[in-house]
Amino acid sequence: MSTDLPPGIQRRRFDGRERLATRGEPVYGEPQDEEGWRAWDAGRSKLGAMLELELNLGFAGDDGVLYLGAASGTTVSHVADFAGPTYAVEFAPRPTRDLLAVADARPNLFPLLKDARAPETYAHVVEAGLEYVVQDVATRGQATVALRNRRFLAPDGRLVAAIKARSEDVLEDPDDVFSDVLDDLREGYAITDTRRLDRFHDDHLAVVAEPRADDGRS
Ligand SMILES: C[S@@+](CC[C@H](N)C(=O)[O-])C[C@H]1O[C@@H](n2cnc3c(N)ncnc32)[C@H](O)[C@@H]1O
Repeated sequence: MSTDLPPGIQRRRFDGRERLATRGEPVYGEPQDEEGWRAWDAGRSKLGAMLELELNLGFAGDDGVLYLGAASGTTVSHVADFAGPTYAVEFAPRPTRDLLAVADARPNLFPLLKDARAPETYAHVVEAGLEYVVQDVATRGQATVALRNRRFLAPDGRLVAAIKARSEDVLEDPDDVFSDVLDDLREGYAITDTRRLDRFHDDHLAVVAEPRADDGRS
């Protein structure tokens, strides 16, 4: 098993089993060890699944992150445990209420009740030049969301997206959906890695990409 995990993420033993963990206040009933590390459930987190599958995401430990589709904070709470300033965008009011409670214990986590398709509505709050945009929005037009939020990335920043096939088209073959989404993403990104997440999340594709240096920002 590789131990090549980013700073702030470790493999720890919980109930006799090695699991990914970050250090922080528990959020969703996950077990915590005596040193304050809490298990990160890859079955409930696409980013957790990417780390379990050993994708090289390159987190440095103090990165600025824009997280799109934060829901009630399951995954973004782990991100805020190991990253620097973490902006969490979610457009549904109910999960955002839970997200606010998650942010109470994390001074570097900034919840934003906003629509990720309209980045101009939060551009005055979110700093530019971030190291990461992490995206997990279950909505049609996932490539468009990623392209519109590219403006927040540093030139050497990265997009880490979990693409859900069924959010684009419930009937189409997921491989065809992914191929179309990747084609759209190439308008503004160079794709550096992809991986199916089916072991943990059916019909999801992980995409790692870098913003292209052209002037195609929207
Ligand atoms: C699969 S859930 C996210 C789960 C979360 N990333 C986690 O792992 O803890 C997808 C979320 O995206 C949100 N969402 C969908 N479209 C959105 C949009 N246009 N702007 C902001 N949030 C959106 C949904 O409300 C939902 O909470």
